[in-house]
Amino acid sequence: MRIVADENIPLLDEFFADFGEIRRYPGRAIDRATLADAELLLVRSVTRVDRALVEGSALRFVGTCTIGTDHLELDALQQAGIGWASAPGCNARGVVDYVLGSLLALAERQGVDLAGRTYGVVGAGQVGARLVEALRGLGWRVLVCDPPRQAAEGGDFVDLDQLIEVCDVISLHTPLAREGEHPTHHLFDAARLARLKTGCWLINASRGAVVANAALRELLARRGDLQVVLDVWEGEPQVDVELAALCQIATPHIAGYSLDGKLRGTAQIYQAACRQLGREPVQTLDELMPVPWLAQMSLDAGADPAWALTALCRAVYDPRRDDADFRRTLGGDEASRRGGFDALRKHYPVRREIEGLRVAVQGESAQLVQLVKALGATLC
Ligand SMILES: NC(=O)C1=CN([C@@H]2O[C@H](COP(=O)(O)OP(=O)(O)OC[C@H]3O[C@@H](n4cnc5c(N)ncnc54)[C@H](O)[C@@H]3O)[C@@H](O)[C@H]2O)C=CC1
Ligand SMILES: O=C(O)C(=O)[C@H](O)COP(=O)(O)O
Repeated sequence: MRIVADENIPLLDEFFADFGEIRRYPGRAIDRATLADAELLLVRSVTRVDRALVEGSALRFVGTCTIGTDHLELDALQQAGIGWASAPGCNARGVVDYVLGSLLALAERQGVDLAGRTYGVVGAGQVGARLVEALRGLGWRVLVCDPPRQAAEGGDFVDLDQLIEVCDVISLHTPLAREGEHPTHHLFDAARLARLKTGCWLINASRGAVVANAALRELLARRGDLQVVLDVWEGEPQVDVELAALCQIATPHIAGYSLDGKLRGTAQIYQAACRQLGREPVQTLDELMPVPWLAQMSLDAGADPAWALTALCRAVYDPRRDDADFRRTLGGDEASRRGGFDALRKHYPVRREIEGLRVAVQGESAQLVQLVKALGATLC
């Protein structure tokens, strides 16, 4: 069997060498010619898998080692009788770590108390629900907007306009949907953006086009009170440089780039490919997941919880480094910026998730124990 794969998918040989010959390409370069007679296509988010690519091909299965599926034309796959799978939740924890790290950075710069703010989470699926759990676990006030879940489950949700009216911090975690009952393309358009509260923080680590980027740029030029964190960009790898300059934190679509998340993505697609192609899975991720460089920390029960929050989150990840690396790429011409965007992602440093960190609390402190649990670290 011929396999075509994005060269940035880790552990390809470990999981797929037994399936057949693997041909690797930059994800953006995968086209009809590179596909040739491949039966298995393994992609990440940068390969547009549309009708023109798949119709009449030999493909039997397409796996995207990502959560998002907006780069797949699912109707075309279905009509061509090609199986497909994504990797739900694979890097959700990494995105939560990114949001927490961004909140800490903004709080430090603005001199505000995170506990006193009202948080709004838009989209409460794999990422958003984990984020809500963490924020509520920290004892913070959180409103959630998720119309599809609200319709299916009822319960404790608010509508988007109410959330915008009330929240001091808004974090976006919807898929990108241009059509359907709950479209999210430009969900935050000029009109909604204009209604953001004074001093509001807006975080987008979902897909660039969930926020109208030009409208956001124009608004930020007028309203210095707003603080914005963008990990994703309309039209990436092209980035609106003026918009990036107006953001507090700007990163090249790496919110979910924990090593754990990437490896899990490959493993989930391996499992799905085995099911689709009738193969018995033989490889497991456990034996391939490296041990974290920082495995354990110990907090004294007398530690200030606000200090402990920062210490634990930053021990694992601090998005300010990604922001600094990204800004250094924004000075050149468009071609070099696009190259810089992809290069930062291709050569991303090892980053682990907070779930892999064991934390001991020495002595009695219910508050610290709760903090460790809320962050998702493992209490030991
Ligand atoms: N920046 C990054 O590195 C990453 C970005 N993502 C993006 O984040 C998105 C969300 O990821 P997951 O939580 O895993 O997806 P998910 O599918 O588990 O959850 C999405 C949630 O959004 C809700 N939703 C759909 N339309 C909505 C609307 N109009 N308003 C409010 N809520 C709506 C759904 O009901 C669902 O609960 C992905 O689709 C992907 O595009 C995911 C991982 C990493
Ligand atoms: O899983 C998703 O969805 C994401 O957004 C991934 O973090 C995207 O990573 P790449 O596919 O762009 O490497």
